[in-house]
Amino acid sequence: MLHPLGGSCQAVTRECRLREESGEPSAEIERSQKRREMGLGECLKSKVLCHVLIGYVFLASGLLVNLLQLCTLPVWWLNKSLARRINCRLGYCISSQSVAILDWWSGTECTLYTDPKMHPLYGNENSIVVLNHQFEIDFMCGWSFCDRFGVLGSAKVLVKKELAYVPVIGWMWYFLEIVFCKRKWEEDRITVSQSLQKLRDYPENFWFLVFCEGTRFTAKKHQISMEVAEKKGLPKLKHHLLPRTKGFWVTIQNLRGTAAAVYDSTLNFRNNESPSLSGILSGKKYHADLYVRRIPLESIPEGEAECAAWLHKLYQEKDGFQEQYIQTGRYPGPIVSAPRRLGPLINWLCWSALVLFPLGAFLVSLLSSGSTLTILASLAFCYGASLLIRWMIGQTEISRSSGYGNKVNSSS
Ligand SMILES: CC/C=C\C/C=C\C/C=C\C/C=C\C/C=C\C/C=C\CCC(=O)SCCNC(=O)CCNC(=O)[C@H](O)C(C)(C)COP(=O)(O)OP(=O)(O)OC[C@H]1O[C@@H](n2cnc3c(N)ncnc32)[C@H](O)[C@@H]1OP(=O)(O)O
Ligand SMILES: CCCCCCCCCCCCCCCC(=O)OC[C@@H](O)COP(=O)(O)O
Repeated sequence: MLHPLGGSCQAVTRECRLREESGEPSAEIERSQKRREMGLGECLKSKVLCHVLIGYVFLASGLLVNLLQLCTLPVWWLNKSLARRINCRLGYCISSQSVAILDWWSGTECTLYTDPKMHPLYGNENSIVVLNHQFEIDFMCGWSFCDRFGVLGSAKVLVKKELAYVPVIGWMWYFLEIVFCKRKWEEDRITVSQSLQKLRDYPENFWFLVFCEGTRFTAKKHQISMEVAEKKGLPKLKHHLLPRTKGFWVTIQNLRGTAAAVYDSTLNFRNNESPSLSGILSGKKYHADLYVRRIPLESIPEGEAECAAWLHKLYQEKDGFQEQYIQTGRYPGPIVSAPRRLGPLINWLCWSALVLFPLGAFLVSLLSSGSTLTILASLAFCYGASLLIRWMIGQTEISRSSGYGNKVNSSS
């Protein structure tokens, strides 16, 4: 008889006997103990069916929201400000689902280190956020903090053009006036400036995120960017890629007078965790720590070269904060309370009810119809949808990261 894990039953029994003789608990006993210890919730979270249903809710509700966003087009011509406000609410319906999965499904803890005197300003002014780009779920943590400060619907980012084609999120971004870049400065210098100018009369407070490293951290990209640093006579960074300065400079230039400050944000995870979206979906709990410093925009130099030098210095400081975190498990400064909010959970439950009931009804009618062709067509459709979700999750994986930053490129 074969053991479900591949070995023979005899071999397992022999292992059990040997372990019992040596006083060690058998692997079988350990496994069943673990199963008993695992609560119903955890057991449910590990089930593929749950992941499929979460994916389905995200895709079905997201496409519905994309459609509603499309319907707001006539409102743009009649009342632009109203259309923008409506789109902030619609965008919230999508992005808050990933916050619900992070904060409530996986129970990931996001802790904020910052100056308590600055805390009341967060969410009550426009700002430019500078964040390290090292983790697969850094954008989800960013969104979670946006939600905690009431700016999730209006959150903005300087994002690579490739993500514009991702269904649901990429399509939502068009209506939220997200700034896309091709990471080709000759083309970006005009388009990025134009998109930023449009945000000057945005009717809601927003945070504009710039990942100045331009791509996610890998050992190879780090080594190459440090060669560039050496050629430029800049100090080496241990935990960051050399920041690209042009996007930051153009953002500061165009949002001066609109944004009040730069929020220099440094993110890390406790116990060397390397979090992933798949882990989150399986209910794995991570522990994120974010250190935020508020820097008034007036204190940032205006000239391109001076602004670039300022950003390089900022990254040297950020590198120091990461080193301190790795050595001590803490960032400088006190922890400030910014609890997760119920909004994302309620939104997620409402959308789940809205799209799961029709799915149930459809499945019942499908099975009772008994038509093999309809059943096969539905199975093929579900397979296609699951491939699409898998591909979207793949966009977040560093192992599938772009080749950008793998070689030295020069735009000047
Ligand atoms: C209280 C709580 C506070 C905060 C909470 C935190 C966050 C919440 C905020 C908001 C959340 C909102 C949304 C989040 C949701 C989703 C986001 C998800 C992901 C999207 C992210 C991305 O897509 S990142 C990629 C796109 N973004 C960027 O690239 C931005 C940075 N890049 C730039 O600025 C670039 O300059 C550019 C894109 C504008 C142009 O790029 P290009 O390559 O054409 O030109 P460069 O100028 O960069 O290149 C030439 C110069 O660079 C030097 N060089 C060459 N090779 C390298 C190398 N390997 N490494 C480093 N540098 C290199 C070269 O020498 C040239 O130097 P110069 O001195 O001549 O400039
Ligand atoms: C809610 C759960 C349902 C599951 C589906 C969610 C799928 C979300 C996928 C949307 C992808 C959006 C964000 C990807 C963010 C990201 O990190 O992009 C990388 C870029 O910065 C840099 O790219 P690179 O140069 O490749 O490192």
